[in-house]
Amino acid sequence: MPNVLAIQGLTYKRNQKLILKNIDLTLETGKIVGLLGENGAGKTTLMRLITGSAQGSGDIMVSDATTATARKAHVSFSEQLHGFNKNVKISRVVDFYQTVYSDFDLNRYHELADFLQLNGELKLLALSKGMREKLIIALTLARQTDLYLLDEPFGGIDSMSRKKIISSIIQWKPDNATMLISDHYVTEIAPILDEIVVVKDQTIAVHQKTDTIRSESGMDIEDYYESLYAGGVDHD
Ligand SMILES: Nc1ncnc2c1ncn2[C@@H]1O[C@H](COP(=O)(O)OP(=O)(O)OP(=O)(O)O)[C@@H](O)[C@H]1O
Repeated sequence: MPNVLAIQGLTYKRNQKLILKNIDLTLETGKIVGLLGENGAGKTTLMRLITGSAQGSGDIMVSDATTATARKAHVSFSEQLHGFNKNVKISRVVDFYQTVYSDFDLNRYHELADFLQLNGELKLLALSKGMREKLIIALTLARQTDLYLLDEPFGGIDSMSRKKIISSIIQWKPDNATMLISDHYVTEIAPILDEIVVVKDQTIAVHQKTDTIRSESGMDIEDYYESLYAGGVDHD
């Protein structure tokens, strides 16, 4: 299997504080990969480094693109829409995406929007947290690209919709694309994951196939994940 992502020797500091160190990570094409780690572990930072929104030292290659500018064409990242005026309608945001991203597929967006029950006439300020997250998912997946980065996409979405979305992710992902999803609801997302990557102690502590974890440890993914932290916290 060819690689869609290859990271070598990536280190990132912010205000002299070491956030990530010596990250080596390769992801094959066609996989769904869970990015796990505690609050503040560096998951969002790692995604921002991959897209080129943050600059570290080391090498990052997405498909055959190495520079930050070239990588952007191959990565669809779940942007938080902070740059948009709150008075704009969803339909205007969609127009913007269509203008900026040549790989944005409008039909696909409308299919996703129907599935997620998004009304294009609503203004951003009228969206609940969950509706806003659904919009971000639709915009991110409507691009036809090699690598999708979904950063905690389901946090505010009600559990019924969340289950529906998670089970549909496989059908929305182009066959040759890879999707990296960070999420704290490990049990819910585990059934669709081919692999997990755990960020711990500023680096990648685990990168393993979920089937291998289940067969070798005899644990489900959430128990295995929690076992990585067992004994690491002092309880009074
Ligand atoms: N704007 C910022 N200014 C300074 N430090 C920051 C900023 N954003 C993040 N950090 C620091 O970078 C580190 C990694 O944060 P990051 O947001 O990548 O973690 P995360 O794993 O995505 O966490 P969460 O699960 O809470 O979203 C943390 O130590 C955090 O304090």
